[in-house]
Amino acid sequence: MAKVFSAEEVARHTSPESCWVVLHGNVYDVTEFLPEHPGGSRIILQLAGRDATPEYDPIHPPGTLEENLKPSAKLGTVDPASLKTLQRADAAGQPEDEARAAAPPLHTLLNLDEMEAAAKTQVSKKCWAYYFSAADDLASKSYNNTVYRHILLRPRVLVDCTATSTATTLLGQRVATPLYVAPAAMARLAHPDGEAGIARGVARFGAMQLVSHSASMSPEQIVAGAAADAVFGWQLPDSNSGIGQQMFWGTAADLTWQTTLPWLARHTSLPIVLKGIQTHEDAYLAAQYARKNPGTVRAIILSNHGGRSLDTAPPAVHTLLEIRKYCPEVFTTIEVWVDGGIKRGTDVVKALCLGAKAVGVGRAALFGLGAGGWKGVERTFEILQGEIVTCMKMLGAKDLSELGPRFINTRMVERDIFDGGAGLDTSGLWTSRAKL
Ligand SMILES: Cc1cc2nc3c(=O)[nH]c(=O)nc-3n(C[C@H](O)[C@H](O)[C@H](O)COP(=O)(O)O)c2cc1C
Repeated sequence: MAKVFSAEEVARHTSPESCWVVLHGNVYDVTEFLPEHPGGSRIILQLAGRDATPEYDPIHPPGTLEENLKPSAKLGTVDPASLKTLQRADAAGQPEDEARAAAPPLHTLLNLDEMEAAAKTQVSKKCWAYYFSAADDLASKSYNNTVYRHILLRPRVLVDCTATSTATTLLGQRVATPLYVAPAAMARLAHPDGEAGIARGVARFGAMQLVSHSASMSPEQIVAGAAADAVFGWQLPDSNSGIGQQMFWGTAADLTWQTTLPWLARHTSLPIVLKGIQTHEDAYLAAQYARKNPGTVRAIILSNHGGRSLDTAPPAVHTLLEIRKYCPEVFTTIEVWVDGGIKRGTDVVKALCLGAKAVGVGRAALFGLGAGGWKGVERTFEILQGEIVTCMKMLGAKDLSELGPRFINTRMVERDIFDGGAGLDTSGLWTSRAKL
């Protein structure tokens, strides 16, 4: 039988020499794990001798701790009366959660800015800081959105758009909308519904969901309630490290076109989607790889990861325009998806007009979740999907195949990228063409 510990006993182990924590009623000795914790030992030591479940749970999928500890590190259980004592100390540390305002009814939220504002009133400060933040000065994050304001629409009139369809095919799978959920870590920080709640929220719209390698739920939990025709993508970690290491240490520096893609292609027959392409040169390399190795790389995602990676990296719109100008054959070789800064249906339609096959939302799904759990995600997609259809009808486009550059004026943005001064150095493209 498992040994039962008192609160007093657990609370004595709070040093780097002997560090215990309680998770889901079990007592663990995490002393040996302290130097290995990717977020640093301080985070664990702050929770030493206490019930760490409220801090641990929204971040880690089930089984994470067990994967990192020896079986002998599980010492036993804490007696339930003692557990209460340890938990009370935790609750006192989160005053902002107690002062939470009532959530506004979802139907009163009419756009994604209002959804974001509602989420801010519902989630913890830690969650808000993590979701809202971006790299350095947030320049890319901000430009991701404002760049769409500089693309103007060119509506045509007297076109019968009574029936409008947003259905499309992604990686050979039929989906009802080009909108998809971008992979974003730790959804349970926002709401206990987590990534499974996102799946449930987008189900009515038939949207694809890409799941982060740092998801807070297991794949089994996320797809449990999904319809048979729901489409999911699974993001691979870029190293063999644990979830925390990937989050804190970022992308592995040793990935290459020459080694990583062939390695991946040897290990899966599933379509490979490359996320984080930010120049036409790399889009071209990906397309060329796909042409030489059919059935491997099937799509690229033009993304600066919501401005969270390298600040002042370009928005997807710039890369779309570069591809159109310098290597349009990319669009017919592989699917080009985009994400970043999407707040309006018109943003989605503009990206589609520029050649994107699918358009992803990261924060919007998380903020929907924060504002109202799975129903908040559903409301978010209802708003966006409604705006897409309205925009298409007002442009005079009945389905996605009709969308194209004739519906937009990109001159303002093109001036920023292609004209004057140093301009765009295309020598890289020719170097890369020569290399392949
Ligand atoms: C809180 C948060 C966590 C994210 N985690 C990941 C991740 O684990 N993997 C990844 O490839 N991108 C991640 N992203 C980036 C998204 O996949 C996506 O590129 C970005 O959110 C799109 O911009 P948007 O938030 O303006 O829609 C994350 C974004 C946010 C906001």
